[in-house]
Amino acid sequence: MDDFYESASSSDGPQLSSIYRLSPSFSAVLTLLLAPFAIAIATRLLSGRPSEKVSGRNERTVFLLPYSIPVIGHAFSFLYDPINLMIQARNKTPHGIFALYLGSTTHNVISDPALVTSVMAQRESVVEFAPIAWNIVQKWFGFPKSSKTKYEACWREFNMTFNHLMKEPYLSQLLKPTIRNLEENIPQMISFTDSEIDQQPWERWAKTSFVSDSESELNLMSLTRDMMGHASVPAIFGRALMEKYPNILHDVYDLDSGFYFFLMGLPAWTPWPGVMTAHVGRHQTGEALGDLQRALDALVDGKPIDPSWGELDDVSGFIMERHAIFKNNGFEINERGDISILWASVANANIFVYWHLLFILSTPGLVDRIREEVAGAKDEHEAGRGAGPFVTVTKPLSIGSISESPKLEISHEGLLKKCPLLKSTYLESLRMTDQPWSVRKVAQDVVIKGDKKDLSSPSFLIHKGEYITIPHDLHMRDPKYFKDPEKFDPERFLVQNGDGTLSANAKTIRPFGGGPSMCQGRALAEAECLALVAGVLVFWDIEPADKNAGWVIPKQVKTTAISKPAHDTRVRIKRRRFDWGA
Ligand code: HEM
Repeated sequence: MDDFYESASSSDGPQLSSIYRLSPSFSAVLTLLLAPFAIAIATRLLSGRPSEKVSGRNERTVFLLPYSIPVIGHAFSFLYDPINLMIQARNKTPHGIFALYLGSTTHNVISDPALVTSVMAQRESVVEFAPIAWNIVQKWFGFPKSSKTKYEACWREFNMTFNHLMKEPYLSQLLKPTIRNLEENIPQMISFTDSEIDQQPWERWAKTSFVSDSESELNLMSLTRDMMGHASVPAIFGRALMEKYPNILHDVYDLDSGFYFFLMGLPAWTPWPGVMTAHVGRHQTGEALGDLQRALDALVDGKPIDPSWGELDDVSGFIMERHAIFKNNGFEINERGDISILWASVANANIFVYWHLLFILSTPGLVDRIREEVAGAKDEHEAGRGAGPFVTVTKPLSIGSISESPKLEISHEGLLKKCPLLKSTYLESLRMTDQPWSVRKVAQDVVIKGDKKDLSSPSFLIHKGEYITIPHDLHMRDPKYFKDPEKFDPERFLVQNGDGTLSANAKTIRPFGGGPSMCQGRALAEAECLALVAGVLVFWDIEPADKNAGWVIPKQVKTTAISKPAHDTRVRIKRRRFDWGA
């Protein structure tokens, strides 16, 4: 007789028993597979922290966005796409402040302008910037770690030298040669030749091709980036530096591209694209500037100088003052950190002029409106009161059929003070392309105050040991403050004054950061960028090379401040026809 149980076990026995035998390991595997999900779910449920009133006080705690991976927190999502993560977090709280947990450190991210103002007003002893700055600068520019004490001892003196960039009469001493270089170079921007030997250095980098004796085709970003550098670097460091080291601008661009590699401490031999190039760029820039420092040592000691340096009498007071601090305080040549100054003077302004021009060129009718504005008042009575023109082109001297280039004159004061539309497009281009971040370490518990005029705007308590991160672009692209933030609106920053006149007002944007670390070159940057953009627009006609495609605005690639375009813009450039028919 068949035993029901027996027969069942004998026929199905082998499979069932093997499953039974496997089951402990099977359940272990299952546990191993499910555990990460269980941990992730539990972490997600437990990690988030709402913003709550601190008991017995008026302030609130900061909302912490929940995360799924213990210890690591938001680090992966942050590295992958920081802006997307921050936009999501910002949209989950009404206050414009939230916290992210990035590999064991809490970063309080702020986009609300009133809270940002409150952070920027804190003392260095409460929210520290200097240790972070040293850490970044040391890794990035490769200063010897042992130089820290010397830099700390001279920190104040170095900061004082920034007066040359910000205050009169020093600022004009730097601006004068910069504008003069632009006045010289803009009329000679295009040489209308295919022969590389006869082309200007900026044309060669811009891959210029000859179209006719009045038209060339080339890459706009490469062109304008180098044009700016050829105006500002000789004005700051003297002409001889770029004559002796003609590739120095591109060495700095390579160094700039390696920012994240240097922060991660990747050595030159790392098998990753761009790492070696960045190291070579940094090395060559350092060699060139070291050479300049040695020449300046000889100059001030009255010793013979390599004749290829010339007289060195056009090196700016800014660089001479920094040189004196280096020399008098025993900084070795490899410790003298003017690589940071050279980088700061070209990295952002040079790319920015490309974006500014591109936005103007691609907005129908705007080039004409700007040309009209910089031409100033037409009637003599108004002109007598200093109402322009702010950019003039005058007839060249000609002998027979040979003539000089037309003469260009630029009044940067006029562009700054009397051209609100140009200035508004400048601010709007900064808003659209600038992505600077300010980071502070909280040294003592601190209260960050909301908008004093808005009683519903709360204040927040931030704890010692945490970080405050201010990605200024989060605010500059926030639809709550800027309607259609992805759209270039030339008039966004125009305001009407009481007397009916227009002016441009930066409102709540902070394209140059804020507080003690704020860009010290902002006044210089504004004047030189407006001068280049206005000068080029008045002197040249620029069209997209591919007329069918029209103007294409490239995607932005994040850098330390002004983003880079994902690709260059090919354009056709012609000299404009002026009244005398040239
Ligand atoms: C459009 C052009 C420029 C932009 C958008 C820009 C932006 C910035 C930003 C965002 C910072 C850091 C601010 C922070 O950490 O809060 C900075 C620092 C700095 N910038 Fe600029 N910058 C520009 C042009 C220039 C120029 C032409 C110079 C001239 C030398 C310059 C000199 C400096 C210096 C010296 C610092 C360091 C300040 C310090 O650490 O004390 N910048 N810039």
